[in-house]
Amino acid sequence: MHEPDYDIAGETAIVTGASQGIGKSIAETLAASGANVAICSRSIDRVGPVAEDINEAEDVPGEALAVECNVREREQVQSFVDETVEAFGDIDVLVNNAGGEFVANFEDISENGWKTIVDLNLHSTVHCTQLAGEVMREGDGGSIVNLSSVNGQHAAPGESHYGASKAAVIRLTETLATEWAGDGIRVNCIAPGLIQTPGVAETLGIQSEDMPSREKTERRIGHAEEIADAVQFLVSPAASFITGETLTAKGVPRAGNSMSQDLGLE
Ligand SMILES: CCC/C=C/C(=O)SCCNC(=O)CCNC(=O)[C@H](O)C(C)(C)COP(=O)([O-])OP(=O)([O-])OC[C@H]1O[C@@H](n2cnc3c(N)ncnc32)[C@H](O)[C@@H]1OP(=O)([O-])[O-]
Ligand SMILES: NC(=O)C1=CN([C@@H]2O[C@H](COP(=O)(O)OP(=O)(O)OC[C@H]3O[C@@H](n4cnc5c(N)ncnc54)[C@H](OP(=O)(O)O)[C@@H]3O)[C@@H](O)[C@H]2O)C=CC1
Repeated sequence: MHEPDYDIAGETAIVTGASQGIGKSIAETLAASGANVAICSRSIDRVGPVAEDINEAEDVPGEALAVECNVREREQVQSFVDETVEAFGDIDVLVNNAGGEFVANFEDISENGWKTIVDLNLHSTVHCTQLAGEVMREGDGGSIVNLSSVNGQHAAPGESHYGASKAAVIRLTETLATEWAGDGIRVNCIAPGLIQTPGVAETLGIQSEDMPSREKTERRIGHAEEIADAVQFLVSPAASFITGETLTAKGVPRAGNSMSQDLGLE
């Protein structure tokens, strides 16, 4: 009888932006599945404890390496990739999770503000994918997952910079899936709806006290673990015939997809 294969034990996964929120949950999930995880954030004081917790957990088979790396800086990404290969020997999985935004109308976004968000969401993904991808292409291939957003799929006020950068991530995903298929690399994307994280608490002032449980189907806000579980599936052999796709994870469907609707802003 066929059994689905979700096994990623012994693989090496890079997860960017893993000091909190969705990235932290992805790192913990992949390590619990047996992958060795190389994780980064802009501060070793913030990402270091995440690796320590993974390494100290007796029921987590994967090892963790924490590196201070600002993914907007290509040289720092190169060092992160080099340290990962030195520690774990190869790279099989790359999760481009680091990203963020501020909410502002288009006319209020300065040139530097626009560049900041495009750098953070798009150019960081380019740096990590080119530099880690080189290792994957020279090795046995692998799997890449990019974090886009429903705001990259549908328009929402105050999200021109973020939406443009996250839409570009989707098209980059689709293009690379065609270019790197011959190298044995699958490239997919996840477009989350509103997910409760420290970043969302900071940006939108939404706190986690009243989070509905995962069992509650009819809801408009998700848990970071629900995105991590989707990543685990996409990087596993069970998803071997899935590439160039964007998996939307946004709770119950309804007309329109934008987070600003969920927040009652339109
Ligand atoms: C619907 C929500 C969905 C949520 C999705 C998520 O991803 S949430 C989860 C993700 N988590 C998060 O998003 C975390 C929360 N966000 C942050 O930490 C930061 O805003 C950042 C990471 C986006 C940029 O940080 P940084 O230190 O690199 O940048 P900096 O401070 O040096 O500013 C650079 C330029 O941007 C300008 N500018 C900045 N804010 C505003 C504004 N409100 N208005 C206008 N402009 C603004 C600023 O003036 C400056 O331009 P200037 O003056 O030189 O011409
Ligand atoms: N939460 C949501 O509702 C949604 C989130 N997303 C996307 O999911 C991803 C994660 O979001 P979320 O968990 O909410 O974000 P958070 O703001 O909670 O966490 C962001 C993480 O990225 C790290 N980070 C930020 N900038 C950099 C950088 N330049 N270099 C390295 N690391 C960096 C932060 O660490 P540190 O501060 O220590 O550097 C932190 O660990 C983002 O790409 C976001 O756009 C998409 C749709 C919805």
